[in-house]
Amino acid sequence: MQETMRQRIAEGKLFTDYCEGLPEDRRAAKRRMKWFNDLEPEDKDGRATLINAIFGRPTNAWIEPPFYFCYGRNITIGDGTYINVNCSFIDDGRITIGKRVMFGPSVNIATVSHPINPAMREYMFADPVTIGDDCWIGANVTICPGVTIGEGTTIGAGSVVTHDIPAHTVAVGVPCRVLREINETDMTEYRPGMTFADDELVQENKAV
Ligand SMILES: CC(=O)SCCNC(=O)CCNC(=O)[C@H](O)C(C)(C)COP(=O)(O)OP(=O)(O)OC[C@H]1O[C@@H](n2cnc3c(N)ncnc32)[C@H](O)[C@@H]1OP(=O)(O)O
Repeated sequence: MQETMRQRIAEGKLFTDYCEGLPEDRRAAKRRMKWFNDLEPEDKDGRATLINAIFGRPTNAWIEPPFYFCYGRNITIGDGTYINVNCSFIDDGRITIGKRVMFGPSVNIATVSHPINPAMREYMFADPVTIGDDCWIGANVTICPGVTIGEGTTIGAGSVVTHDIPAHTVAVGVPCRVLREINETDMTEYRPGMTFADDELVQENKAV
């Protein structure tokens, strides 16, 4: 075989993951994951150092432990993103997350599939997942391989996202479908009759 396993993963071809340093990479990632998940809540410096080490680049995101991943180095997270507790990112394929994305608790992102054919189940193939800037991913969402979610979109709690979801929409359900586009009322009200403009907290923060 001429290609390396890492090339095959990137090209969406069948792969196995017990060769070419992949097990060693996963073991090192598990070590960083354990350190991160065992950090004392007060240890802000340790948290920042480990987040950069997990993703292999400077990353300005807030991640609540426990947080689970396979490699970490295949995940890119934009500035200001927040990841709530118990999220699990299966990153054999690439996961690209934009800026200011909010994740509710227990979100699963899976980039890996196994063949439906049971005799071939030991093999895997991967498709990247991309989440645009300013998305909100509700609690207990599962995002399947190959999905792109456009910027600004909200995915409702408990959804299973099997297809791409366009930008600036609210999408919900199993399978996840667009419920509606984000509209002018969303820009001015957070619930019927309750506006941002009239809210004391928003006013106070604006004044600062
Ligand atoms: C960092 C953190 O995020 S921590 C907080 C975590 N919080 C969450 O996960 C909450 C996520 N919020 C939701 O899922 C909300 O239901 C939202 C944002 C999708 C609601 O969006 P809205 O556009 O206001 O929808 P609305 O409440 O008007 O409901 C419209 C329809 O969609 C349905 N619906 C709303 N949410 C969902 C959902 N998650 N799954 C399936 N159907 C849903 C409603 O039941 C309703 O259908 P009906 O008219 O037949 O009853």
